[in-house]
Amino acid sequence: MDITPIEYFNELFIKELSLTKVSIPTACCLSTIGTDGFPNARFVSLKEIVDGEFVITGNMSSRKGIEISEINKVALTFWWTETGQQVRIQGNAERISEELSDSYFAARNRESQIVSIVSEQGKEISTFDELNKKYQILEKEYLGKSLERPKDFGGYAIKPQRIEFLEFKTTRFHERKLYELIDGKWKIIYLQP
Ligand SMILES: Cc1cc2nc3c(=O)[nH]c(=O)nc-3n(C[C@H](O)[C@H](O)[C@H](O)COP(=O)(O)O)c2cc1C
Repeated sequence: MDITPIEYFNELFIKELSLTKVSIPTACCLSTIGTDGFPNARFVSLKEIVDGEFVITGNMSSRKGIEISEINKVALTFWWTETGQQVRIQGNAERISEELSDSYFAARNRESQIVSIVSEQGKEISTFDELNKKYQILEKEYLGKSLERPKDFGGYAIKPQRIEFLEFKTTRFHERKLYELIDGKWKIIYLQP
């Protein structure tokens, strides 16, 4: 039986993770369609793949959240240096459940939890010190107590529609395999470099 692109992704990702020394090997570029029509891209961290969907988490009220609530077509792009693979995913993003958001928040370290609470991601501040003070106050107030997930913290599950793998070759004869979901089945075609 043919391997699915999700299985292929997992195979390559596991290999990359076993070889790489980069500090955040789960980093990938999330592109959204801006409300002004400009594409908008930023790095996020891939949390896991659940039932063939790519899960990312973060603040849902910042720019990416606003953009996805308007148009939920997104792209995720990876570059893995050790295996020499570029992976491009296009798909539709849907909010994950409140329960799942709770568990991803609970899995964050305490410092990251506090930052998620005190920071209104993307809003203007006059000095960074202002935020540090808010952090310290909350840290003291909640010493020894568990922290509740702020309502803005959540995640998206990205259901892939197309996944392209490019195996980088120094000769520039890159090998490109494009999988596309058509009528519920993955079709594969090969592309010139
Ligand atoms: C390596 C790396 C990983 C990141 N991971 C995340 C993440 O998992 N979730 C997130 O919301 N932001 C993450 N960020 C911050 C985002 O790039 C971005 O600044 C933030 O999400 C605000 O984007 P927005 O204003 O478009 O919503 C990460 C940044 C870097 C450099």
